[in-house]
Parts: sequence; structure tokens; C-alpha cells
Amino acid sequence: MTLELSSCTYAYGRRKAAVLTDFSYRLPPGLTVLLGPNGAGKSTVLKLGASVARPHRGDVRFGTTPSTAKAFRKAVAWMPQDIVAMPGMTAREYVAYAGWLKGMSRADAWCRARRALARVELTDRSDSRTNDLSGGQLRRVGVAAALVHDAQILLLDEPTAGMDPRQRRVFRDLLGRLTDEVSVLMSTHDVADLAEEADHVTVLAGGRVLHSGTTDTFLAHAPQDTPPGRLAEAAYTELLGRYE
Ligand SMILES: Nc1ncnc2c1ncn2[C@@H]1O[C@H](COP(=O)(O)OP(=O)(O)OP(=O)(O)O)[C@@H](O)[C@H]1O
Repeated sequence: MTLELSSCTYAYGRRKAAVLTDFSYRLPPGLTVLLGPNGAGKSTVLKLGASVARPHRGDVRFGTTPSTAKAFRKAVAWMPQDIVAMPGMTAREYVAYAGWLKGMSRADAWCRARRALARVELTDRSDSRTNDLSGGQLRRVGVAAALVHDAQILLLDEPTAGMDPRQRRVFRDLLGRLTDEVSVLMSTHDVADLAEEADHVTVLAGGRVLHSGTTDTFLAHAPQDTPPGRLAEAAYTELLGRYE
């Protein structure tokens, strides 16, 4: 069972041009990295996938469960681009609050928050106030909040933005481990994010899918003389060059 967008059309406002027209996408298992230039439609796809926004035409499903069903919200979790600290609230309180908002009892949310923080390896920062955490740690708290209800699909909007190289490494390792249990779609502007952990790569431009396939088929778009360390960047540039 996976997340599927079928023939979706979406515009921000009635008089605005559609960002996505007749857009279809099926999320593969494992970790998929979503690439594309500014304004390509990455956040919009993630919002439709998370049912935070509803398509004007077409539908979004998890298996046979429509995005309007309560079960859909349990199965699919979303972490927005602009995650913010809650001053005074600890990491565990933050995650438990997210669970409570999703309909859990206080006791259940509190208990699951501990487990979710352990999954993102932040047990030792459970009692730290969220405004005392680094940007990378705060995003891991965001992932814990998204996972608190045992989602099967995790949609992450630029989770590594603003992280230093070491934090990126930690975050990518974390995603590599999570994808044993959860399918992840993660947007990014950093092609290095797809490194070894990504199973699939999807490239969007102008609201259309330019490429969607395994990381190897994506890298195969790089010109033949590309040095190994530059393959992802070269493949991305090549694909976009064909579009422009
Ligand atoms: N709230 C909004 N109101 C009006 N237009 C919007 C809104 N959000 C996005 N758009 C427009 O929709 C299009 C797609 O935006 P989207 O944020 O999905 O792209 P993106 O690929 O995530 O871009 P970025 O990499 O810059 O975050 C852009 O043309 C953008 O200007």
C-alpha cells in the first residue's frame, strides 16, 4: 500500500494559474528524494499528499483510503518547511502535544512521545526546551512529532535546509534507518542529500515530473565524463537542461 496522487489539479486561489494540472504520482517504497528548482511545485505536492491542501480535481489516496478519511491522516505524516520551536515547551511535550492534536489521550500521547523521540535518537534531549535545540535537533523533533502516531508515510519538506554538514549526515542516517518501516518523500535543494541512502529520485519542474525512478537510473543521466563525486549534480543539471 502506498500514497498515490491521481490526476490532481491544484491552484492557489480561483484566479491563479494551476500549479499542478492532471498530476499523477505514486510514491515508491523506501526513501525518495524530491528535487526541483524554486517554484517547481515540490511543497504543493507534499501538501496534497498530506491532505493539508485538497486538489480541485483528481484524488489522493493511501491504498484504497481516500485523503478525506480519518485513517488517511493516521497513515500519512507531514513535516512542513517552517518548523518552529515552542518557547518553554520541552521536546517531549512538543511531540506529545502533536499526538494529542491527532486525537490521542494525554497518557497515550505522553508515552508515544518517548518512543518517537527514541526513534529519532533524541532521548537524551527529551527534557530540553525546544527553543534551546539546534536547528537540526529541532527538525528531528519535528520528525518525531510526525511519527508519534506510527505513520506509514512520511512527507518532509526540506528537512535538511540550514543544517551543517555533520547534522545533515546524522539526519540522513536517521532517514536511512526509518525507511525500514516507513516510506519517506523528502524535498531538498541539496543533491548531496540523495547520497547513498536514497532509493529513488523524483525531479519536478513546472509542476511536472521530469524523472521518477531509482537513484541509479537518475544518476545515469549524468554525462559520461562526469567525475564520480559530481554525478548527482550533473544528472540533475542534465534533466533540467532538457526541460528548459
Ligand atoms: N500560498 C501560496 N499562494 C500563492 N501561490 C503560491 C503559494 N505557495 C506556492 N505558490 C506558488 O505555487 C508554485 C509552486 O510553489 P511550491 O512552493 O510548491 O514550489 P517548490 O518547488 O516547493 O519551491 P521552493 O523550492 O522554492 O520551496 C510557485 O509558483 C509558487 O509561487
